[in-house]
Amino acid sequence: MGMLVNGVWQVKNPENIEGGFVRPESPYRDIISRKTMGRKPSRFVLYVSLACPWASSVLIVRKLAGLESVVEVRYVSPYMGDQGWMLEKPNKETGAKMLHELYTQTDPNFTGKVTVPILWDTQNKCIVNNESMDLIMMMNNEWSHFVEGDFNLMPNNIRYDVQVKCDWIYEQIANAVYRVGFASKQSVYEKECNQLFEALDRLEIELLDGRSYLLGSEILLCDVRLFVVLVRFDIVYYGHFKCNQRQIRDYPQLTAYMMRIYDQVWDTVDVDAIKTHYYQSHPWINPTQIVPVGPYHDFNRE
Ligand SMILES: N[C@@H](CCC(=O)N[C@@H](CS)C(=O)NCC(=O)O)C(=O)O
Repeated sequence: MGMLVNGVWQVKNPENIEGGFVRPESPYRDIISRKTMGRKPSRFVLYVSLACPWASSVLIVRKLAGLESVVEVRYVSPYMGDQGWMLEKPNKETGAKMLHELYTQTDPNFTGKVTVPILWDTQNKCIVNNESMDLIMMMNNEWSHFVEGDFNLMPNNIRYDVQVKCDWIYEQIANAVYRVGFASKQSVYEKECNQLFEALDRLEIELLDGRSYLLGSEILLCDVRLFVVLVRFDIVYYGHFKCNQRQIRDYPQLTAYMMRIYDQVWDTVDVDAIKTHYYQSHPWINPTQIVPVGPYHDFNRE
């Protein structure tokens, strides 16, 4: 793990602020409009990690939106070592082998974390955006002219409710598992862990009324943002991040809900990549870097 400081890569463990984990803001936030996109398959490509929940939510929206033939996807390898993410294949436009080279190609003096997902401009050879929420909203709002039908994970009439739910999921669940896993003080760990399970308990109760998705009968953005956490929970967050008061399989409603979404997006879920990344890429949490054989999971439908 590390980061760029004035364009130079430095090996570092995650920042700790009184034992707690803080995720930095994403610096690249340009939006590629419908007009810039044009009608041809995109000059813009996505770089993702199949292990990363934020990147996976982008992949899922690309699939649900029917944009698979429009927006190319390139991958980083699951293992994130001292040099950060490694590109699965050298970048076609620059020959870069590491993701941080794409960041310094964009800004030779870049300071900050080198994260996936990113949207890469193959023509201008630079990063356009590295914030998953922006990438999702571009696919949902700006690039819808590529597909027929009225796909929308954030319809105007319930936009506010979806945003509130997404924010709650980010704070209480998606980022919370990292705050638990990266806690470096017992008291911080316990507090974060208790809060995380209170949030999961609350979701289980909400789903008891028989609704298919969080806000009713339609799959929405908040469902995608929750799914990517649930599908990782029992296989990595429970063991590696010590989020271990209960597993998702102990929650009947959440399990059924997760599998309902899994059936639609199963080919975006790579259990081996998820396990390899988490167990091998945080040696200060798992010094032997051994990837556990288990647990048994029900994701073998492919
Ligand atoms: N705000 C970003 C967060 C992305 C993020 O944190 N990605 C993680 C992987 S799950 C990453 O690339 N981390 C690299 C690092 O911390 O060095 C988004 O949602 O796009």
